[in-house]
Amino acid sequence: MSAAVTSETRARRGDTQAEPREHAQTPVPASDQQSKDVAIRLEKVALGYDSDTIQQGLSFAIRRGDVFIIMGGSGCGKSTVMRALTGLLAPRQGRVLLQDQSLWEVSEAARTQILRGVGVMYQSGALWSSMTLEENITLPLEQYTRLSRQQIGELAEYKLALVGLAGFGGYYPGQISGGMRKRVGVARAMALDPDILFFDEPSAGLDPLSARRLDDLILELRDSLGTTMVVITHDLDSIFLIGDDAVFLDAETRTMLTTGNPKHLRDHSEIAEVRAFLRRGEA
Ligand SMILES: Nc1ncnc2c1ncn2[C@@H]1O[C@H](COP(=O)(O)OP(=O)(O)OP(=O)(O)O)[C@@H](O)[C@H]1O
Repeated sequence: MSAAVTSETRARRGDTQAEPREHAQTPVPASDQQSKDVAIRLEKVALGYDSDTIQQGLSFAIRRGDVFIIMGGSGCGKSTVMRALTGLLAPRQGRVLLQDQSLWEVSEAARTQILRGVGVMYQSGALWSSMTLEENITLPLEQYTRLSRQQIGELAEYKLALVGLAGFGGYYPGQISGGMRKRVGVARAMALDPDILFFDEPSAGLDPLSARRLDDLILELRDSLGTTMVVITHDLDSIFLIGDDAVFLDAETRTMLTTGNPKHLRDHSEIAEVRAFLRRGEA
């Protein structure tokens, strides 16, 4: 290979100026911080725990209304990135902008306010087993809004209907299937009408049909509500079905290797690791 610095080599060494991209569509401009099209932007972000740097040189943007996939092999730092984007882990370097506001350069009160616009669905669904499905959804509404009990009840019913579970409000988590529990997790994450929804391995532990239904739900919600969806997943079927855009994180170099539409990366990436990942090992 020639000594010419390609976007890939820049990406490998964490040169964030390069904004490595293999988009099939118009990339989001790196410097346009006011862009109305951008929901989340990372600028030269480094993340770690104690003396360990897990990822560095992360610079990418997530378009408003996209389903954006965070992908890469086990232990590369996907959940760590999600923690930084959801207010749980401050970066060691760089900036995280949510809706043009720098999450980690504002007061805690301002950060809490910004994070009100964010919903998170955790792997397990993280429901309270001793509460009905309706109570699980009304909890954040009671905590964070001044709505009346009746309004809250109606909203909870509406959210359950949105995820295809109208009429199930009185059930307990133990009485429904794993797939349904995940849908309730989505309804709860959406309780406060977030602009951005995060999903940590949404299809983990689900049979293929339930996983497909959850994917369809993610797309339906994106299309009907315009919510920006950020999804961590290993599931290739899901990545190709729902992903508008993606970032590929590498555990070895501890940085992003590329960004772009997953199908486009599968078919056209110049990076062997990315092709191998997206083609189940066939580079
Ligand atoms: N709280 C923590 N303290 C110290 N190290 C941590 C912590 N959480 C994660 N790590 C380490 O950070 C690295 C990245 O972990 P992370 O969970 O972000 O990766 P991941 O890509 O989401 O993994 P997986 O695909 O296996 O879920 C791992 O080496 C992990 O051991």
